[in-house]
Amino acid sequence: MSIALLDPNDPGYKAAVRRLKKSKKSFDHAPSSSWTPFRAAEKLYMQKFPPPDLSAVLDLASGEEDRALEMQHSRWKGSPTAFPTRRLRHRNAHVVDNVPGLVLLPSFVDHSTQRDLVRWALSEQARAPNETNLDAHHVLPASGLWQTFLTDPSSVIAPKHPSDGAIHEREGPRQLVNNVAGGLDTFAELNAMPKLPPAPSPNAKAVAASSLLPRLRWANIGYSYHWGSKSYDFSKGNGVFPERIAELCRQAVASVDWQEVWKDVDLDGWGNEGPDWPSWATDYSPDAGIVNFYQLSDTLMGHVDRSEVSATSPLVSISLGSAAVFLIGSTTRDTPPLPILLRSGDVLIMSGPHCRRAYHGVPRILDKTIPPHLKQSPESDEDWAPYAAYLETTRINANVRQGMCKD
Ligand SMILES: O=C(O)CCC(=O)C(=O)O
Ligand SMILES: [Fe+2]
Repeated sequence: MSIALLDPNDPGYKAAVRRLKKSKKSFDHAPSSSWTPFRAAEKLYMQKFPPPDLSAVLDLASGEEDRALEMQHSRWKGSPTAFPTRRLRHRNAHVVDNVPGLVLLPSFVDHSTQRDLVRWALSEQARAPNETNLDAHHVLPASGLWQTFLTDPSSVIAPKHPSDGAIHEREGPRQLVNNVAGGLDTFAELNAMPKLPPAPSPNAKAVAASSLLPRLRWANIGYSYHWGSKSYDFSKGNGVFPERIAELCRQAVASVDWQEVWKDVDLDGWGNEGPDWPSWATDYSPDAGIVNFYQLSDTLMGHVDRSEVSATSPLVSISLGSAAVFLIGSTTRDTPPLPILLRSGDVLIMSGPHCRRAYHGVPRILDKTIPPHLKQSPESDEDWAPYAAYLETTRINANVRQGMCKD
């Protein structure tokens, strides 16, 4: 979006309003009474024009002196005081009393680690043996799509043949929320569910690596997640969970004073043995996750992540590249969600029985929010240019969970 389209006094903005009014399409911006509060918030932040007002969006970075340069490069800003947060005593960690178990660690990942993680996500995770969304319809090269793109962006990637001899799932829309939540009591049932590979599309075409790259949406890490049944396929083993990301997530969890997070919170749902947070600092052990890749027009609709057997242990979410508006509500869509601006390097932890079962989603990726340390500059490594170009239109999110029980 150009600067003009963010400034109501700019002639470009006024011209866009006139075009909108003249347009034959019926634009209905009035909220529908059938929308849940969660849906209404999604619609608000998805709206391209007029651009949404982000003053109600929590943006902790906009209150931090050492992120001033980053903020100068960001076209979008929220407010550091959009809604009340409580800062923990010992570090730059913030909790929100309305969503117990949610912890924000702004700029937890330093600049050079952010660059390393971007390289790691593209070169090492979005490729075999990890599954990606593209594997359903295309035969990805063994060296991975990113490496192929770097070597020759016009290199042709073949479609998968629908009659490849394998038995597939029926084609059809995917549902975001499964009927059977993960847990010790449902483990056997979920394990027994057939987990067929998705059906290759008969319309998939041979396509250049450069055209396929923007269609990369996710890569699975650790335990294999079966999207069709919304459950883990434990029969495939736990893959090799990347130690480097596991270590970063362990550090994030261990850095939080959980006593301070939970001291005044009275919640049911911890399980028979009561709250397990006193041991997270030492025994949190991630083994499953998804690396999400979002282009500017992509969204992730409101959902609950409830496939993991452990319903309370921390989910660690690391944001890289373009910023996003993240919404988090409660265990129903009827609670108006809180909007949070997540920038590159921010870590968000969802933990405990309430927050781990709270609806959340990403209605908006924000353009022109790449911080200077991720841009190509005379100081950056000479091979950084393709990463910098990719990030201009992309947000990467590593969403790391403990899929199995600790025992
Ligand atoms: O991209 C994000 O911040 C959230 C991703 C998410 O909720 C998920 O992968 O389940
Ligand atoms: Fe999620």
